[in-house]
Amino acid sequence: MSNGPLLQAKDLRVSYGNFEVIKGVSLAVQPGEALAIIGPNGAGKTTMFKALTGEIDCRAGQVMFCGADVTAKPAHLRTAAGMGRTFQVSRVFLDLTAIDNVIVALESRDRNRGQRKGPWWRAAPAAALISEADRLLAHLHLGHLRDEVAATISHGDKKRLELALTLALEPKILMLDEPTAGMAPADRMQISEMIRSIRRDHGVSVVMTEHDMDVIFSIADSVVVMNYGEIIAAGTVDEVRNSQIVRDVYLGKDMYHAAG
Ligand SMILES: Nc1ncnc2c1ncn2[C@@H]1O[C@H](COP(=O)(O)OP(=O)(O)OP(=O)(O)O)[C@@H](O)[C@H]1O
Repeated sequence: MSNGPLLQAKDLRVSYGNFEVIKGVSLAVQPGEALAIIGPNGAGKTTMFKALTGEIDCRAGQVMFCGADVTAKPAHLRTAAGMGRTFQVSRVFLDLTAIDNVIVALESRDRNRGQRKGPWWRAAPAAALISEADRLLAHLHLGHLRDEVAATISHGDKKRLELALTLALEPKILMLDEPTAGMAPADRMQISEMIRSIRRDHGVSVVMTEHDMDVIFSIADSVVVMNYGEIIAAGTVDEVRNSQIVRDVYLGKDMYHAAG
């Protein structure tokens, strides 16, 4: 891997039909850095996120990941290259137990690495894989839900389980799309702490979109602020928090005080 940024967007442009939503955005995420993309509703955060992960095509510009040009690569190949992604609405296997969800993700990781041969419907996972899945569940405080079917667990626990599935792939970067969406305040703080500890323990980079300022300011090192498809401010958390333009356009007095 090169010494440059882990993930980089260069002059990215994305349109829905004739409507240009991302208007030449450039950003860079260094190894180990946590970057938050914020902005008012409709600013283009989710679209930018999807362009980075390969879920939508760019009209112009480049996405670089680990020093390679991945602009033309579909999402699953970016995932296999180390881009782990969670969704606003969690995408766990609802019919499977928590432990089986994680085992499926670990098997997928091994298959990506060419370590798992033969059919995917093998009768039983290896004992080592089960232990690894148990460790991951424990790491995310989900051990007590090991044998619960995912459909029956709470929204917050589903989001945590999705995080476990993403971590099972041993990503170099975690792409978190509103990781606390729909969560109660106590759950939000717990997942923020979890993401901080994942960064500490695994040195993984993070890109996140998020509306909750307390969550953003507790996780991110740097922040990019978007408005109408452009970056209107970028800098460290403190720089952005103290920026007048950001306060005027986005944070608003109440949110600013809530976060600060
Ligand atoms: N599939 C689509 N087709 C057409 N226009 C779209 C589509 N998805 C989003 N848009 C428009 O693109 C613009 C940016 O949307 P986007 O969802 O990226 O914003 P956002 O900053 O993530 O907003 P939010 O905070 O509400 O999630 C908005 O004007 C939105 O209406």
